[in-house]
Amino acid sequence: MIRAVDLTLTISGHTILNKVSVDVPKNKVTALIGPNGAGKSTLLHTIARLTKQDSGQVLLDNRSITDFENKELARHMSILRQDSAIGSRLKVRDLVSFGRYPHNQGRHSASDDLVVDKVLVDFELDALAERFLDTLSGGQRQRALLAMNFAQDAEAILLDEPLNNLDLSHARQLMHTVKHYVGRGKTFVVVLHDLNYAARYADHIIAMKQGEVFAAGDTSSIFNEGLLSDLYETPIEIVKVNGLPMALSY
Ligand SMILES: Nc1ncnc2c1ncn2[C@@H]1O[C@H](COP(=O)(O)OP(=O)(O)OP(=O)(O)O)[C@@H](O)[C@H]1O
Repeated sequence: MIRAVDLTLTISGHTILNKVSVDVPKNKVTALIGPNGAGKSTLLHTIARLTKQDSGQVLLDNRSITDFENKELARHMSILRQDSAIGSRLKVRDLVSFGRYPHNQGRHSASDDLVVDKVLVDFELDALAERFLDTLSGGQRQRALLAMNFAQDAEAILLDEPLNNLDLSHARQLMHTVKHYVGRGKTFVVVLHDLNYAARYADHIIAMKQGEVFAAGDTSSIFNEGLLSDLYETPIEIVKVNGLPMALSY
């Protein structure tokens, strides 16, 4: 569904992305993994057209993303950034309603309300809908940002470290929600630092290191002790628990 071809980006003489070519399969969860500074966020931003590459291109359903008009692209692709700045004197429902903007250009209808109400329930925010964002905990605010993103109802949803600030229960719930939306036809690219969430929920993994694709493939092919130890330059042991690989590092 998403194809990046030979993306290269250099900033102040440093190569941030070096001929990165990746395929994101439709209707699957792709995890983007790799050490700090590997280029994961930059790749996600480039795919979403928030950062412009020096060379190479990004195709969405075989069409260059440069050919999409802004609102059209927002209906096809949404992104949760790590650095989302949000106005604190905004209520949760208002923030989530902003997600509908590409569909309604600010003219909110009853069908938008239905989407917003559903997403508020999905993210356990219904009881907090009238609360101002600056009264929320970090995890509640993260869930509000996720809810806005899901309310956008794009086909491809890019999430940069969505588990930030979420407790174990909400992290698990988010990944279940992601799987539920895959069942409704969505495609996800999710930056994950916790390899065990990738093992459990990703169908496909792209591993990045030093601005390059280190490895990419089915989750089972990437869950290899040698490969992951080399990727993170630290010993990683893989054990099977209930048939699923778990990565241990200590
Ligand atoms: N605007 C910028 N100017 C200079 N360097 C940048 C800029 N943006 C990113 N970089 C550098 O590019 C590299 C990749 O950054 P990026 O945020 O994409 O990595 P990441 O894999 O998402 O890391 P993390 O896991 O720490 O979030 C880093 O070395 C970073 O310092």
